[in-house]
This record gives sequence, C-alpha cells and structure tokens, in this order.
Amino acid sequence: MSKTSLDKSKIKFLLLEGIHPSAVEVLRSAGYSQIEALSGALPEPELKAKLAEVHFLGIRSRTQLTREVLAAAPKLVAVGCFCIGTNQVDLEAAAEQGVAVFNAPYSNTRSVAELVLAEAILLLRGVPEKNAVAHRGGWLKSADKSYEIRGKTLGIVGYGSIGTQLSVLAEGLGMQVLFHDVVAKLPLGNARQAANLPALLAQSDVLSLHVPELPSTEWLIGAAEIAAMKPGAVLINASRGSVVVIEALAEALRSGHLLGAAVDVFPEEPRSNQDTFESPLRGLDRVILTPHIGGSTLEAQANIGLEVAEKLVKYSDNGTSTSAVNFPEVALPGQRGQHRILHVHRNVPGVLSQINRVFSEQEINIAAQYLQTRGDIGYVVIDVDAASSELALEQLALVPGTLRSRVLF
Ligand SMILES: NC(=O)c1ccc[n+]([C@@H]2O[C@H](COP(=O)([O-])OP(=O)(O)OC[C@H]3O[C@@H](n4cnc5c(N)ncnc54)[C@H](O)[C@@H]3O)[C@@H](O)[C@H]2O)c1
Ligand SMILES: O=C(O)CC[C@@H](O)C(=O)O
Repeated sequence: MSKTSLDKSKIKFLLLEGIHPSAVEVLRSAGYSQIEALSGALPEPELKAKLAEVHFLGIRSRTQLTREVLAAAPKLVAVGCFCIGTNQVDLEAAAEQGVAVFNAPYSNTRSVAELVLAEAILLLRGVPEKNAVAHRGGWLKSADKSYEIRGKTLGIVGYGSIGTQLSVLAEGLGMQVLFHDVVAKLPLGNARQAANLPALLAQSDVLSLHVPELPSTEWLIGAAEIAAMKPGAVLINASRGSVVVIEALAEALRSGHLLGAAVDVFPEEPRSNQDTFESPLRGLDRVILTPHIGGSTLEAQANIGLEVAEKLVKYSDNGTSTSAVNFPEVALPGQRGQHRILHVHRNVPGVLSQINRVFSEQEINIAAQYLQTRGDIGYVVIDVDAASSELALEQLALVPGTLRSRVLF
C-alpha cells in the first residue's frame, strides 16, 4: 500500500516573530525536525513564497494573514497565534480553507495586568514627565498633580481575562473598580459594572482598555469619549491600536485635559526592532510609550510557546482541535491501531450522508466516527482499518464540499 500519511520529517513548521524557543522544544520532542524559526515578521511577498511549502505556521501579532495571503498556502493545516489576539488572521478565510487556528488565551494575561497597574501608579505620580525632564538635566521636584492610586477609581473597558485580573490586583492596592462590558459580567471583589461607557468615562481617574480588535471596538475611544473623561484622568491602552484615535489622545495631552497616558499598541507598528516607530505621541513627556510588550515577559512567552506548540502537535498527531478559535472542536482518543481520516468540509445538508455513502459503497468498516460542526464548517474524523484508509481518503476527496482531508497512522 502506498503511504498516505505525511512523514513527520516532511512536515514543515515556520515560526515567525521571535516565538519563544520552548515552542521548538515541544515540536522537536514530538518528532518534528523541519522547523524554521525567524525573529521578525516577513514582508508579504516573502511570506507568501514561504507559505507555498509550509504545513504549520506560528505567528504573533505582526503577521497579517489575509485571505489573499492564506490563498498562497495550499499545504497549510493549522496556524498557531502565539498570543491572545487573533485579529491578525482572517479566521473565516482560514476556516473556509480547512485551516484550524489556535491561540494562547490566558498565558500572558497576568503580564499585561501587572504592566497596566505599574503604569497607573507611574502616571498618577507624573513619573513619565519627571523622568523625561531629569534625562534632559531638569529637576521637577514637586507634589503638584501627584497622587496615590489608593481610593482612585479604575475604569476598565472590557471585563474579560485581563480586565478581571487587573480588577483584582487594583483592589488589592485600594482602588475602586468600575467596568464596562458589552455583556453582563460577574463582578469580582467589590468591582461594579457601570451603566454604560459614558458613565464609566465620567467617573474614572484611570481608564484602561481591554477589548479585542473588532469592528465594534474600532476607534471606540475618540475625541468625544476623551472629552467625556474626567479632567486630569489618565488613559491606558494595552489592547489594540485600532481602539483609540491617537491624534485625539495627543491633543488631549497637549491641552492638559488628560494628565497622562500609557500606550502599548498603535494603529501602525514597526514590523521589527530595526524599523522606525512613528506616532503623534512621540515627544510628549506625559506619555509612556511601550513597543507592544504588554504580554512580553519571559514567563508569559515561555508558557505561550509550550501551550500553542502543544495544540499544534495534538492537531497534527491526532486530529484533536480543542480550543481552535475558528474551527469545530473535537477531543479525540488515540487511534488504537487503526488509521484515522480527518475530513474538513462545508457544513451543507447532505455532506455527511455522502461521506457515509463512501464507506457503505466501498464496504469499509468504520471503527469510530466523530463529528463536530461550527458555522459553515464540518469536521468529521473516522477511524478505519489500515488496509482501507487509502481508498477511503481517495473517495472522500471526491465528495462535493470537501475542503481538506488527511490521514494519520
Ligand atoms: N498589549 C499586549 O501585549 C496584549 C497582550 C494580550 C492581549 N492583548 C489584547 O487585549 C485584548 C483583551 O484580552 P483578554 O484576554 O482580556 O480578552 P477577553 O476576550 O477575555 O476579554 C475581552 C472583553 O471585552 C469585552 N468587549 C468586547 N467588545 C466590547 C466593547 N465594545 N465594549 C466593552 N467591552 C467589550 C468582551 O465581552 C470581553 O469581556 C485581546 O483581545 C488583545 O487584543 C494585548
Ligand atoms: O506577542 C505579541 O505580538 C502580541 C501580544 C498581545 O497583543 C496578544 O494578543 O497576546
């Protein structure tokens, strides 16, 4: 029988954007050897050229996987986002191509929350400006506009993993926490859900943003929202650059309406550490500018490397797609000596009966079958005798609506 399962030695992994070496360790110890790890993101033409041969791709937030880029990746089986955000991937296009996308939803949560809390303290003490002046030989020794965070109101927009973690830490330091979320959330500790965003803006001394990049969060905080903030408040954005209108923020800092700001994410971010950072916020002393490092601690990156690489290995080795963000989730047992066929298809009426017809017409015994659907995508996993897998795979590829199929043994 000819071989239909790809040898591990032929499966190519491309890891971009300085993914932690823990990921490579996981892949190597699972038997994969073709792993290319690069420190930066690739320009689109180079990315497309490489993707022609790649089976598994690892990225962070810089690499944009548009529908067009994904179309240049005919062999791609799965994408690992070694971060929380998955907005850089066209998830629908990936699913339509039968490509599962995974991320690390919690591994850097604590790192972001710690940075934000530290920034809240520094901003309310006016440290960024005092530091900048001292670097220029000045001496701003003054208690003017310097405050403790104790007793101040922290307004959190987006009370998810990071927002709630921050909420708990901030209460530990004596802050009052108020939050706004589009869904009703269980408040932790003494936190309270604000009636709406304007109510939160009007009451917060520190406003911190923790929403995902979505059409509904684009430019969520613009000139009108900033004007509605308390005079002398500070704004922290470690969510996504598309959430804040940066020129409006710069203007509010120049006019003195806001006491300060800390910004980690920008509408335009350099592709690598060699590129220049441009922003209207550059040169404003009361702003802490950080290069999208909210989640960049060694602890978080090492954990993310393990977590996402393990998800890719599981999907590659056994077909388990648990926690995929765009794909039906199936948790699968081991194969017990059979061959395993993985079939991704359009979830339209009749596909499953056509798949099952292949097995009955070809008289192939099904040892086990698992099915899950998610929106327009169906994922069926079928364990069969070793002698039948090649025929089954051939026939399944002919079923209309088939997006991708592979066999594992
Ligand atoms: N700076 C960094 O390095 C860094 C690191 C990790 C995550 N992030 C960003 O932070 C975001 C949040 O992370 P998380 O793990 O807390 O996500 P999460 O999904 O756990 O929480 C997001 C919350 O935002 C809420 N939300 C959605 N739209 C909203 C809106 N319009 N108004 C108010 N609330 C809204 C959701 O209901 C949810 O509760 C990520 O999506 C990512 O973009 C940045
Ligand atoms: O590491 C990154 O590039 C992104 C970090 C952060 O924005 C995330 O979404 O987890």
